[in-house]
Amino acid sequence: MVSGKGRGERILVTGGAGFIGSHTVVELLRQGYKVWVMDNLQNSCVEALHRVCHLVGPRLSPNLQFHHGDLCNPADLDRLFNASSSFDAVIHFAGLKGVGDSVLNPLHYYHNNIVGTVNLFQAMAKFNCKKMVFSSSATVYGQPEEVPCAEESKLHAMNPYGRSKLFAEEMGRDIEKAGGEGEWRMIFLRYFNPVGAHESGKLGEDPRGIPNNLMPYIQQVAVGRLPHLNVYGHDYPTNDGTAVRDYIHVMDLAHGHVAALRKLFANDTIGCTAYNLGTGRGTSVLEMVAAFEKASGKKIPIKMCPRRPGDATAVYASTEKAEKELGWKAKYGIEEMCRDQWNWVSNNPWGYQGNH
Ligand SMILES: NC(=O)c1ccc[n+]([C@@H]2O[C@H](COP(=O)([O-])OP(=O)(O)OC[C@H]3O[C@@H](n4cnc5c(N)ncnc54)[C@H](O)[C@@H]3O)[C@@H](O)[C@H]2O)c1
Ligand SMILES: O=c1ccn([C@@H]2O[C@H](COP(=O)(O)OP(=O)(O)O[C@H]3O[C@H](CO)[C@@H](O)[C@H](O)[C@H]3O)[C@@H](O)[C@H]2O)c(=O)[nH]1
Repeated sequence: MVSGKGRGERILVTGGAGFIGSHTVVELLRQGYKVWVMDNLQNSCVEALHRVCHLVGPRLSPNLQFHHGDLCNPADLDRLFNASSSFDAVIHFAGLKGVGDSVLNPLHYYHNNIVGTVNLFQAMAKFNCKKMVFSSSATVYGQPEEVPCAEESKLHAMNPYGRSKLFAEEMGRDIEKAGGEGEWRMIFLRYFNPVGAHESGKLGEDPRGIPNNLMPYIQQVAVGRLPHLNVYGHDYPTNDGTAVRDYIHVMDLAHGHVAALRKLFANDTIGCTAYNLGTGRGTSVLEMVAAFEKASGKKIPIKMCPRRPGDATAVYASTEKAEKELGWKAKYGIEEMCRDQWNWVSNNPWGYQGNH
C-alpha cells in the first residue's frame, strides 16, 4: 500500500485538458501536487481547466499552469521544460483515441501518438525527468483469449490506435532497459472503459462530432441530440446477447493515477510495470442502457444492429495486481457512473461550449 499526500512534486500532465486528464488534475491538485498541463486542445477546450480551478478553489488553483503546445513539436516541449526547470514526473495522456478513425487515418494516428511520445521521451531524457505514468489501454489485449484479462496475458493490437499504445509501451520498455538500474521508472495504466463524470456535474466527457463510444452516445440520446442508440450485436454468447465490458468511473481512474504516481516516487525498482485499471465486473450494453434509464428517468430508444467489426464478446479486468501493488481499487459501480454522467449531461447538454 502506497499512501501519503504529494509533497509539492512538479508534475507535467500532457493532454490534461481532456476527459480523463481534467478529472485527474483535480485530484492531483487536491493531493498537493503542482501541475503543468500541456495540451494542443485538438480534442478539448480550456474551459475544462477553468472549471478545474473553480472546483479546487483559490488556494489550490495557482498550482495549475496551462501551456498551449503540441507534443509533435519538440520546440514546444523544450520551451516548457526550460521555463519550468524540468519536472519530477510526467503523466502522459495526450493522444488520439478513435479506433475507427485510426483505421481510416493510420498515419495521422502514428504521427500524433508515436512521434508525440518519442518527442516527450527525448525531452524527458534531456531534462533528466525519468518518471512517467502512461495512458495505455485494455485494447493492448486485443480479442482476449481469456477473461479476466491479466497484465501478463499475450498482447495483441488489432488496429492502428491499439498498435500506437502497444508501440508506446514497447518503446518505454526498451528505454528503461537501456538505462542504468533504477534510472527510468514507468507505469503503464491499462484503462478498461472509462465513463461517468465529476460528481459536481462541472466536468465530463464532451466528444466532438457523433460519439463512437457507448456512454457518450447514450448521454446524447438522453438529451435529445440523437434519436436512438444503435446496439451493435445481439447474438453474442452472453446473458442478453449484447457485448460485455468493464466500465470504470473516471474518478476511480483519477485516484488510480495518484496511486501510480506515489508508487513511482516511492519505489526505485519499479522499472516498467503495467497495471489494469478496471472494476473486474462485466456489464452488457443492455444492462448499461437500463442503468442509465434508471439514473436519468429518461427512456433511451434502441435499435438492434449487426455486430460492430472487431468488437470482442466480453472484456473485463483482473484487478489483483493494482490492488496489491498500488493499493488501489475501484469504488464506484454502474449506478454511480450513470448518476454522475446524467448529472453532467443534464447540466451541460451541449458540453463545455454551450449550444455549438
Ligand atoms: N477514453 C477512453 O475510452 C480511453 C480508454 C483507454 C485509453 N485511453 C487513453 O487515455 C488518454 C486520455 O483519453 P481521454 O479519453 O481523456 O481523451 P481526450 O481526447 O479527451 O484527451 C486527450 C487530450 O490530449 C490532447 N492531445 C492529443 N494530441 C496531442 C498532442 N499531440 N499534443 C498535445 N496535446 C494533445 C487532446 O487535445 C486532449 O485534450 C488517451 O491517450 C487515450 O488513448 C482512453
Ligand atoms: O453506439 C454504440 C457504441 C458502442 N456500442 C457497444 O458498446 C460496447 C462498448 O463500446 P465502446 O464504448 O465503443 O468501447 P470499446 O469498443 O470497448 O472500446 C473502448 O475501450 C477500449 C478499452 O479501454 C479502448 O481501448 C477504446 O479506445 C475505447 O473506445 C461495445 O460492445 C459496442 O459494440 C453500441 O452498441 N452502440
